[in-house]
Amino acid sequence: MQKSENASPVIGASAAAAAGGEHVEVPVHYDAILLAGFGGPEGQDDVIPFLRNVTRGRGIPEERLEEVATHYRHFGGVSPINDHNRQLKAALEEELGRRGIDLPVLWGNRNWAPYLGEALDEAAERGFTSLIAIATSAYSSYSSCRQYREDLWGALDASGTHGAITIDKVRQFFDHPGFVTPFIEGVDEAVAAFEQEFGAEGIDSAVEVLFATHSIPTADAERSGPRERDFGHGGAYAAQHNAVAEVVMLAVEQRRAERSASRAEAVAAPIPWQLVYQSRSGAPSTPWLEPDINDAIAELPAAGRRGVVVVPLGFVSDHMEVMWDLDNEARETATDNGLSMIRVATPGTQRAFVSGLVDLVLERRDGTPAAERPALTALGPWFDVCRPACCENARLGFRPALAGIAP
Ligand SMILES: CC1=C(CCC(=O)O)c2cc3nc(cc4[nH]c(cc5[nH]c(cc1n2)c(C)c5CCC(=O)O)c(CCC(=O)O)c4C)C(CCC(=O)O)=C3C
Ligand SMILES: [Fe+2]
Repeated sequence: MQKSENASPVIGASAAAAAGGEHVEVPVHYDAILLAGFGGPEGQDDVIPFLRNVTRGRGIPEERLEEVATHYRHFGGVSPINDHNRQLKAALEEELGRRGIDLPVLWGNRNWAPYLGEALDEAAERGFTSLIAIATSAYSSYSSCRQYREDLWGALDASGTHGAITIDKVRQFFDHPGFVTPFIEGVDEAVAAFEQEFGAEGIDSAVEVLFATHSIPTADAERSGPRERDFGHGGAYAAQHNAVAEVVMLAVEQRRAERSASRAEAVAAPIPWQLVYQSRSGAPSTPWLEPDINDAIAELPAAGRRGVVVVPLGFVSDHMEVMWDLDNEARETATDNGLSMIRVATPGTQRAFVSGLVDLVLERRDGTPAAERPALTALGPWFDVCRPACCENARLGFRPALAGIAP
């Protein structure tokens, strides 16, 4: 077993194997999978302590916390996210069983019970020393990647299992077919439904597709991904979302073309789409990625749109950001602007997604060569081992993190 304090600057179970490499192309033994979730409150009394956990040291204004608390209160103080992870854990176990793979699944969260530390206690009790983590987050940025890696490191520290337990993490899976396929199917169904509502002809001017993701501070976005590479405005975070949205629309256009061919119609112009942001928090004076989804929706009628497809491209399940900010707020904005809105499903526990997550674990277990790993955009397959300073928080700076090369 590799220890974290060994000579290699790479931190994780596959330390020596990965030194210097972006992909670990040798087999690694794992005792269990660690599903690392965000966590959410499960009752009114949990709401404020949960929000304090999420925002500790982040400079989020008190008014914003009170506002977000009302979203949770509206649903009895319960976020659905823990249930989603319970269901995902069960679905992973089922898929592993179906494939005859003997890998138990442990589950822990960053921000609420069961915490990551509890999962590590369970690992220690069961004698597991080598874990492969799956974070329920697909893209690169401080909030969507590095913070999970830092909190995993912190959980090892706090539970006193540093050195006794090592943790690798599967790559960011934004362009893995298991994650992208549910969005392709969802957008295709939504476009087909609008073809019914508005007629297939002219739908390219009547309908727009908005790919929605969590806004993050612009300074964090610029630092997302490896420091040596320039991904343009919004960093790797925006580049990855744009690349995935392009792949989704290409597939959708292909299916549209097949439908019009079967009706012996000419293929119309492509349906317009854009990447938009939601759930901005932080101080108003701090720049965050834009445009906001509600502003984007309000512009649509002037462009002749009558329908909008909202795709929660940045999210793995229908948690509070989807339920409130999309199904409540964005829908209201659409209605106020006379638009018909269809919100596409998240990957959740859809078969393609669950099966894709198992594939991501197996490519690490087996040390599959990078060239053979599935990736639908030119940006991937993403790193197994993050570069030094990858996705560092613009304000907090360096904090130790797992599954990366130490600076
Ligand atoms: C990129 C990103 C994802 C996607 C990647 C991933 O999925 O991990 C994500 C997911 C989530 N965010 C969530 C909840 C919250 N996020 C907050 C605050 C923030 N999110 C940020 C970014 C992201 N967040 C940022 C930059 C902040 C500012 C504070 C900071 O710098 O950290 C706050 C504080 C109040 C507020 O300011 O809104 C809450 C309550 C939940 C749980 C929902 C539920 O309970 O169902 C989930 C899945
Ligand atoms: Fe968040």
